[in-house]
Amino acid sequence: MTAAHAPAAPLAAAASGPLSGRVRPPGDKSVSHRSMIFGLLATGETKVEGLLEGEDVLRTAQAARQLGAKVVRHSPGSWSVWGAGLGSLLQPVETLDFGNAGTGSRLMMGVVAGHPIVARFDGDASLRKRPMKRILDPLALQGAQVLEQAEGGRLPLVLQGSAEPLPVEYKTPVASAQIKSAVLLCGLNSPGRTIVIEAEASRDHTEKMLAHFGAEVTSESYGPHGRKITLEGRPELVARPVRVPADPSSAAFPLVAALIAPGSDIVVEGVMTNPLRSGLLTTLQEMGADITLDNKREEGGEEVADMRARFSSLSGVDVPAARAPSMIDEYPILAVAASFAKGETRMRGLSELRVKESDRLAAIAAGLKANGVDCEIVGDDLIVRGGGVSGGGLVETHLDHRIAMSFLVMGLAARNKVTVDDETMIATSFPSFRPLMESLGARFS
Ligand SMILES: O=C(O)C1=C[C@@H](OP(=O)(O)O)[C@@H](O)[C@H](O)C1
Ligand SMILES: C=C(OP(=O)(O)O)C(=O)O
Repeated sequence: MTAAHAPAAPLAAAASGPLSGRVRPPGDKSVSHRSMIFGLLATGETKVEGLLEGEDVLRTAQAARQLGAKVVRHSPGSWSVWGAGLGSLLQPVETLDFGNAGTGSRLMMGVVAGHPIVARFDGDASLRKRPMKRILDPLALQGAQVLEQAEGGRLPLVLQGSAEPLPVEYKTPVASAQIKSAVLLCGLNSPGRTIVIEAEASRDHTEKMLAHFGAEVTSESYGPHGRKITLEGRPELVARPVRVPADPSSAAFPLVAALIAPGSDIVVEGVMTNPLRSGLLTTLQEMGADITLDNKREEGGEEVADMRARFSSLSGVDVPAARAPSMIDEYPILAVAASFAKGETRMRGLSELRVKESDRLAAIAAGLKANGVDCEIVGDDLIVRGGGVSGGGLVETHLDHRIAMSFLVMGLAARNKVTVDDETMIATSFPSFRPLMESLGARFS
């Protein structure tokens, strides 16, 4: 069995007046997971600074240990991984339990699939509902075998990897960095060349880290919005230092809070501005958000900037489906911003939201309605008719951190307080959410 969840802890947010101050959100979750995984696959000591110490990443660190790495925490955010080395992973004795983490579990399936070992994967009630077939299908083409699985290709499952994964050319059926990364990570131990084609470009942290650790990898455009990634197998992966930039998906919460709480003026420091993660920023600016970027610089191979956000009069916009991959985790908080905007916001092409930690499309709509916001799901689109939020509602979070944080932000500017039924799972991605928001003046109870 997987670890039991902490008992649910409801939390409410009330209108708090202007927010002010400077904050730095924790390290990026995608980069943090990958730092542990590449540390495991490289030889030597990978030093990581600014690691997100969220539960999801801690699960990946634990799985890396189970597969043969030595993983040590020196001080907050400062970690070292001594890798087992590509091709030399250990057979794990216990189940690899990924808790709530889609990224950790799916990327590690790719790693296991490229090694002659058998591993059992499991997770919490949310992760057990999420589709794994999208990962297992390409891994089977590469030579892995699923020995056991729950109905519909779900966790818990047992995966047997291959000593010599086959080189494949794989076109991902949906824009997903997790599918792309699993195929590439398995392909690392293939004697040939692995090619992944995506019709819509998804976040490129795996490609960047492959190159950083010494693999030969190229990425070229494919069609109007896509990429073709080519990886030469069996590289010498050598440990490299990783500096994790601040997570734009976490920065989204204080930024939107400042936009909707009258009189606010805040700075969020060191936020990664990778264009494949910046769809929310583009959309908010189209809505009239007063967000400016200062002190642009490079950190850990990524562009970062300090973002200043001030209370703004927002207007509804039409968000094209092609933008979804670059803001996929930000729709819950965008829906909150849209609730305070004048007019209608239509967010198109959100089918992938149905398979996240919860069915986010349904969870967002239910939370908005519970707080007096007029909204509608039409096909895969979400339409929000803004103009202010009465609040007063209780939001069901379904073990979904982004739903919990988004609706707590809503409460900071609603006419009545907004309560979420559970805040414990916020620790999966943003353990310091509450003190960070309180340092800006947010009121929770
Ligand atoms: O690769 C990653 O680090 C992630 C990819 C995205 O998932 P999909 O690949 O399912 O779109 C995103 O939702 C998740 O939070 C992190
Ligand atoms: C979808 C998310 O994460 P994961 O897929 O890693 O569970 C998220 O953090 O919003």
